[in-house]
Amino acid sequence: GLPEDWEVRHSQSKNLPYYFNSATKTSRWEPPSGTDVDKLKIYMAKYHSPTSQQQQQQQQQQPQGKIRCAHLLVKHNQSRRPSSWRESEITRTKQEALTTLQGFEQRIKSGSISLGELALTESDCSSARKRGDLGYFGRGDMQKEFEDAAFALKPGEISGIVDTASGLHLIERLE
Ligand SMILES: N=C(N)NCCC[C@H](NC(=O)[C@@H]1CCC/C1=C\[C@H](COP(=O)(O)O)NC(=O)[C@@H](N)Cc1ccccc1)C(N)=O
Repeated sequence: GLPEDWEVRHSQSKNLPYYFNSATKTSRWEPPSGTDVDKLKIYMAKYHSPTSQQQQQQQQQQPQGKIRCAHLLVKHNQSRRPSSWRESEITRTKQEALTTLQGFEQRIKSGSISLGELALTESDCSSARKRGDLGYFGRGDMQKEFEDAAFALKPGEISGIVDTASGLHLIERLE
């Protein structure tokens, strides 16, 4: 229901629809005069209601609501299972694990090595052989601290040090 050359667009930052005139390349928040408001309302409800917008965003994490991450886990003597493929009995203290992982974090964030590369030899998780790749997971699969940190990341981002019952992690969101 818009006049010639006008179209509705979506502002990601404000999560609001706005109106764009492709001929004059101008945009505005309010519908242009001559808009058939009733028809526009139906159109908006169908294509621009926030829920459908959120659903679209949700859809982007394929499959439904899942993300894919890699992680580098350094266990310590207070870990729930102080053993791994690397070391049958893990005796380092939590402080030592923290210092070690901070060193890894520096090297990864300075770009001198990737998290996956380091995970191959240094991660105390069985995912090490897959460069830390955990595959897709949804909410409810991982320990809460891990889940919260992972779902707060955008694809490509790397977390800070995350503390779970398993040990200390760095997480990279892949998808
Ligand atoms: N994809 C899933 N749903 N797999 C189940 C995850 C269970 C979940 N695990 C965790 O939350 C932490 C964070 C990531 C890894 C992990 C822990 C441990 C290491 O710590 P530990 O248990 O000795 O304390 N590694 C794992 O579980 C591995 N199977 C992860 C994995 C390995 C290879 C391929 C895919 C996934 C939990 N609720 O405990």
